[in-house]
Amino acid sequence: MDAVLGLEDGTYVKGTGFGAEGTVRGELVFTTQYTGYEEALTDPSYKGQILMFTYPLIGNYGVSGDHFQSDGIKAEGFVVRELCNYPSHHRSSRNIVQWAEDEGIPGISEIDTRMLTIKTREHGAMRSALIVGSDDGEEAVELARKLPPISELDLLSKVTCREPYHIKSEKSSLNKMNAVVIDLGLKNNILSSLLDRGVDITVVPATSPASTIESYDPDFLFLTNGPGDPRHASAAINNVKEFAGQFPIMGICFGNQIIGRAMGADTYKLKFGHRGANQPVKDLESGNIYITSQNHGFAVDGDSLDGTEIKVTQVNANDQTVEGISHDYLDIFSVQYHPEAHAGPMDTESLFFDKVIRTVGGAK
Ligand SMILES: NC(=O)CC[C@H](N)C(=O)O
Repeated sequence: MDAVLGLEDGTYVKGTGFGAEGTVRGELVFTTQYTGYEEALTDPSYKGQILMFTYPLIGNYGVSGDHFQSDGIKAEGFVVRELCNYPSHHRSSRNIVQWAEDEGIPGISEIDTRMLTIKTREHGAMRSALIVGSDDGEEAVELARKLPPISELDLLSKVTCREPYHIKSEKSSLNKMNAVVIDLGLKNNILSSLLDRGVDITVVPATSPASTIESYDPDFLFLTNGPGDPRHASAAINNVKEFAGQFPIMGICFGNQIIGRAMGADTYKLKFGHRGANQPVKDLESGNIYITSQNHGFAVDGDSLDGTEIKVTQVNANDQTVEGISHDYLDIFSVQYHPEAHAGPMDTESLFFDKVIRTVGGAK
């Protein structure tokens, strides 16, 4: 099948289409992870983005569904150098092409992902359009240029839950806790990491007012990952302001950015972001470096923290951007990377989630 990917700078690349026929648009971003395509494609943080894998062969272990981070593919479309049509894994039930077809998601393969990645690094992440079923490059470029920048899109309403729901932990715990998790497009593994530690969870929609959260009488509040610009998450930002000092508040990725903004910091857009499974993070207190899984295009502005009551706890060892913050005296802390991993190294899973449990246990 014909397919073409067009970028806002006028570049277009023709390739082989797969998955659904049709047109999708989004910010073209690249991830360097070489496994974890199931987890990445189902991560709701990729809503509004077309995901390109730099690793040249994708799909070699098939699709099992065991590690989905939501109910299906959330990236608008995806871009790979080479697809594996004959996967080999005992848990695989279909190949990645069937998966894209089943979910109605367009993809393009047999294109020069290395060139596109270099372009993205030089220019910054660009708006793009992927057309499967046509090779009209000029049209793809035109469509890419008409797409508003990701910062202007309301993506949250597309990924958050509609109604609150409860999940009881099956783990017995001496110190039973219950959390309200604000669903900004949550990855399932954030829930599993809390459930595994005996936390009962109430998940609430992104726009929930403070009164809803209060009605569940939580021991702590947790803010998840999510798509787009954190400036759009005004209800969540207000909730952090409202409950700061009342009970502990923690967050991951989008949650980190929201906590930062609620505490008076600024956030800004990175040139092309951090997406991959081997991003080095330095803990400023211990000096330790952790290898982390990441997927973000925005960050907390470290220079905007003067005069606030939060400090930087961790930085990215590649570019020194903020990877973790904590409040000077309240039980509020968060990280920009993904300790719940999936996919990715497990270095920080216990460090982060055990700290959450210790902190809440101490605060109770
Ligand atoms: N994974 C996330 O939570 C991403 C947060 C935000 N949308 C960003 O791109 O920075």
